[in-house]
Amino acid sequence: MDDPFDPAAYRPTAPLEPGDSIPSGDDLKQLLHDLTQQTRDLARWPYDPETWFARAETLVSLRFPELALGDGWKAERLCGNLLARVDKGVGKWRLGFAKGFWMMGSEVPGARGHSDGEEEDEDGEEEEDEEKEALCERLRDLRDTATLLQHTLLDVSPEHLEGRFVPRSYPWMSAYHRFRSDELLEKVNDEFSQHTCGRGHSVAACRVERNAFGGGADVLGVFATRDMEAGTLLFVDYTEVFGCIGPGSDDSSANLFGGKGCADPLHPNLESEMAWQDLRWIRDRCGKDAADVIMRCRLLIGSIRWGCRAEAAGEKTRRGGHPLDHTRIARLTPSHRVNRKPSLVSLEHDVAVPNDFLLQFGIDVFADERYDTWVLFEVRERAGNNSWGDPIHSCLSPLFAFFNHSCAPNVDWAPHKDATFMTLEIVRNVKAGEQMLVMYDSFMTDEGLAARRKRMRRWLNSDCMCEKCELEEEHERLEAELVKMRARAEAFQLLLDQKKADQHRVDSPLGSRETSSMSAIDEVVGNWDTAPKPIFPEDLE
Ligand SMILES: C[S@@+](CC[C@H](N)C(=O)[O-])C[C@H]1O[C@@H](n2cnc3c(N)ncnc32)[C@H](O)[C@@H]1O
Repeated sequence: MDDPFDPAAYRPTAPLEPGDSIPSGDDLKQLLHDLTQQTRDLARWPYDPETWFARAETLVSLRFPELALGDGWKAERLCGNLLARVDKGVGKWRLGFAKGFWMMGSEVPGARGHSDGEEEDEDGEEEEDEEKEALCERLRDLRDTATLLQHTLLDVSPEHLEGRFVPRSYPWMSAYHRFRSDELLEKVNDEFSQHTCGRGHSVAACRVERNAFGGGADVLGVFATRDMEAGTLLFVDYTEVFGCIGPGSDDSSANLFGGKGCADPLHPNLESEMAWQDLRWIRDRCGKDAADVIMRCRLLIGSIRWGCRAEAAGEKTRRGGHPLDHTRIARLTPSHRVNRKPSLVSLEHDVAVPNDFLLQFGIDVFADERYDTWVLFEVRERAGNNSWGDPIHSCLSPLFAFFNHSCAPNVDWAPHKDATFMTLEIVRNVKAGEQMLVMYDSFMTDEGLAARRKRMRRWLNSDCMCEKCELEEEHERLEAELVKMRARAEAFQLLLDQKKADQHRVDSPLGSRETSSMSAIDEVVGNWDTAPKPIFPEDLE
């Protein structure tokens, strides 16, 4: 957001209501300029609630409601933090110095206009109290305005703090974060080798390749590297990231099934997690929606640890350790389909909880732009498009995420009962080079094409492009053509009969007129060359 981008790439995420307008021309240029400038200011003064609020307003005008929520939340939180510090009796100067404070610039040590060594006059204390009160008043006003701004964006369900947005690829996201590199694919294929070599084989049974379904370089899929027979166990994929709605931190029942949501005793925490990494508070706050939120947070734990290691190794670049570069996140593709229906955005689940989680794990959400709100939403889309689960669990498996869907799959996947791993097995003989496909949703095996495609739209960017759907689509197109041709043939027959009858009348001594049916027949016959030819059922077999 701190680098200007081409206005042509601008796509707002607010759903368009009748009468809404989208900024364009000079207005758009000015808003984009403000966005860039405010983002740069935030990099310098990350604890200035006024700048967070100003950027939230710019994002509202640019129609990015989910991002405005994030900045509004930060402005509100900073005001709250600052007020708490004043209440605790922290002097205004220390407050200003510690927080890069913004309101009394000339008085803040190190700020523009401040002259060191200035003596306070005798009435200094009284003046200080007045200024402190004025400062608190201003903070309270800003906090209330920031709260109000967030609430105006939560129009779908104000009582649940939910609004709407249409997830899209953000225009400021670098090309590097948009496409999966060859280097990443190589790493993934190494993982496939480790998992799928099997007995008697030195090479992987399958690998990730580009151009799946002929869909372009960044449409990936898994392809067989050798012929395999039905019944072969392809590999076991371990759930590396999961969330579940098990009991909360105090066995609270704020989840499904009376607080016994998850049967697995491991799930309250990962075995590898330490006490301070306890995420059960998320279950308390998110209830039945906790599985997704915890899963996303756990995905971020990986990138935080990796970022810390990179920093420890001396890689202190400004954007080093970016979560979108982490291999578990970089490999996932989001779902940004055209004409996508709006999704719900929840202030609590998508903004407040993820930011509180990041703070718990030592990320300064105000100063660390790698974890800006747009990154959290990008991670949400990637995780959502690649996760699997049930009403209790939400899971991400690192290799399963590359398998595309087919309504007639050649691979079956079976999750283990506690969702910690899944097995993938070949269900019909496959040839080397064939794409390996699983069925994402098994509840619709007996449905027709239209019903299947409608249901699959929640997972796919386009209509399902599996072979079964493509064949059925072609079959339906030909059948429709056949119906049209039959109707035309019937009309032709009718006119022919009529022409014969008319001819009979012309030939008879009583009739001598040219009838209108004759010219109609000529028209049909005249168009015959260009009209589609009838196809008969046997042609379709
Ligand atoms: C779990 S990912 C599968 C791997 C993905 N193709 C990739 O490039 O990373 C799911 C995404 O793959 C694409 N996809 C999977 N199966 C598909 C199908 N049958 N038809 C069209 N797109 C499909 C959709 O874009 C979907 O959102």
